[in-house]
Amino acid sequence: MGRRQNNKQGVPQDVDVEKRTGKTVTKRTKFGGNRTNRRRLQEESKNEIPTTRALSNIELTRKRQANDPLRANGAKANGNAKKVKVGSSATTNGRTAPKKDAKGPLPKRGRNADIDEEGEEELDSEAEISMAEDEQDSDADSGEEADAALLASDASDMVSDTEDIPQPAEKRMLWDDEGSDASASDDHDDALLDDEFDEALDSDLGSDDFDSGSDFEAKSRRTVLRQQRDEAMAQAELEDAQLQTNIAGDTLDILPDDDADEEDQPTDLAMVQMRIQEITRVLSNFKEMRDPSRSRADYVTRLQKDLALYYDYSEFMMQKLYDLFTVAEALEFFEANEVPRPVIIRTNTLKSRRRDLAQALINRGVNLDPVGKWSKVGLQVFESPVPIGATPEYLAGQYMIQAASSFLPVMSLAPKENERILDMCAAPGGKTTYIAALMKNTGLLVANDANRDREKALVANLHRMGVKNTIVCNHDGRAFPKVMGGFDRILLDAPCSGTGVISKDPSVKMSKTSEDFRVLTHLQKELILAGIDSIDANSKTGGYFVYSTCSITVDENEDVVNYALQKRPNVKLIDTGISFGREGFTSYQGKHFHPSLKSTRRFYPHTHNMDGFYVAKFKKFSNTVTSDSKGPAKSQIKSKPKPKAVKATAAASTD
Ligand SMILES: C[S@@+](CC[C@H](N)C(=O)[O-])C[C@H]1O[C@@H](n2cnc3c(N)ncnc32)[C@H](O)[C@@H]1O
Repeated sequence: MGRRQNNKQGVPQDVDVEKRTGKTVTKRTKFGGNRTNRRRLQEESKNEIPTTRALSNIELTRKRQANDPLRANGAKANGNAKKVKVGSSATTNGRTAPKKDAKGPLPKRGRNADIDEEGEEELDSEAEISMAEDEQDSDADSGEEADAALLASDASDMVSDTEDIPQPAEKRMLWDDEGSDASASDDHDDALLDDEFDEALDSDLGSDDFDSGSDFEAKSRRTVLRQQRDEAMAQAELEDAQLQTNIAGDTLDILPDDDADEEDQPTDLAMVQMRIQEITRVLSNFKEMRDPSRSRADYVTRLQKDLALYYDYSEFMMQKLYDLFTVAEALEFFEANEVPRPVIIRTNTLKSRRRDLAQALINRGVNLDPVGKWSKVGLQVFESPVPIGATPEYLAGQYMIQAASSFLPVMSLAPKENERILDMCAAPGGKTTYIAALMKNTGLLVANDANRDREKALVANLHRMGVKNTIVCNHDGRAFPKVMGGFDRILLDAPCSGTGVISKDPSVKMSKTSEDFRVLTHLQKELILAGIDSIDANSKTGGYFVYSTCSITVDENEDVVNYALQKRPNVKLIDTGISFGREGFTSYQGKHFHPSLKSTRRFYPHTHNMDGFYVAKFKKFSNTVTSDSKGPAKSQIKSKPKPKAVKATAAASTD
């Protein structure tokens, strides 16, 4: 883990929002995406100083205090580490970030609610966010010193547990005023300090001597003493700055007391956000920054709870996903799930060429680009004056609106003309139609799905895209190879929890339980064995099986694939043929998988800017299972039986 995928392959990237705006714009805002708690926080506090800034305020204040000779000396003298109580009610400072009833669950939002009811609102709020960000930018542009003065003054409010942080209008006024006041005040302080020092010296040396200016020795001593004072102060400042930089010296009280009731915990999301940042910082340098009385587990547990609250995940789902990543990467992942993925269309090469399609759409005012070097048929749509799902080209079947990740298992399957191919879980047909296109409408493609309703969309897509080599059937995939077998290639795009597509379906965050995962993984294991058993190892052109999910959990991916390797020693994993993506896990949480799991591929929203996805490719080298741990050697396939209960065209689903 931990290896970052470089992005040279041209995997979908964020859109330049400066240049491209409009209806289907997919833009990345720092706080864009679905209306989670995080989003509400951003919207509701958009006129306030961002909490990230508030966090920097604390640090700026520390620095300022370290550079303030009086404070620095004082801090050194009594040796008190400054205690920053993050998340305490005292630090909320009257901010109006949204409050949540500690007992009450956060409102759940289903996929449809998000998409249908809030679609329009999304654009508005993104515009607002954009404005808020502009505001921040212009703040930043106004000069570092003034900014620092403002931040320092804010921060001293926070750290010294003041009651109120001014609202933005006041704050800007304060900024303007304080920009000059701050330096004037500093000069004034320095003058006072010099006066006090001179008075002290006068009493030592005798003011008459100095006033008369006749005693050069006294004058010289005064200069030397003044230099010594300045050096001592500089040294004190330096030491104090070092002390302040080493946060281990501070006790950041970011964890609640062990026995504190959950109800006592802060429910202010701005504070939760701040605590997330603080804990992340501590975990990034645990040895130095930890509170010695707290374990790493204490911090991680608190962080997971806060992330769950902030991003609207159940604690179960939060832990399941958090565990896949380093701390920093987990934050990137959860943030990426709040942002829509780019809109991608796949050229249907049965009806068009990418260049021609692109030109036709450009003529309609569509702003698009090739998706990247890794695909010859994908186009990324940045904006469109017409709904991209209703253009004449779309209705004529020249393209499919399809997530970039959905290309991958089909590319890995690498269908050939005149083969027999099975798509075990095909509806609504995004991958089936791609397979048919790569087969150039030759051979036989069997598109199966257990859900008859979903097959209506599959059939409609086959018609629209001009697919003619496909028969549709409606079996439980586990019935294969009894239904039919002997395929050259099979794709099992398995039913899954959807943890890779949270940006599309945020209900996953809250709805999935451990029982769901138990049932799903059981089904996936049965399907994968059925799929492998339906392949003809003696295929002249194929003998390949691809397993994919739009989930990133290990139990739905590596664990299932490893199970298949154990149960079916007549297959082995081979390279997926996809030039990017992260290697599959070979061990995870104490479980050890076959080393070849390394050749499987993981894709993440935060790394590849596509839905989270998993792809594994098998080669079957024998039709006989020789060492199934469960039983004696037996043949697993029926050789090329006649298709049963299927229609010879894509016109309708069967069974
Ligand atoms: C991830 S979706 C497939 C998406 C499809 N490959 C595509 O690209 O459009 C999983 C599909 O599996 C189907 N399914 C669930 N259980 C099944 C089973 N036991 N046998 C066959 N299909 C099943 C679901 O109806 C669903 O359509």
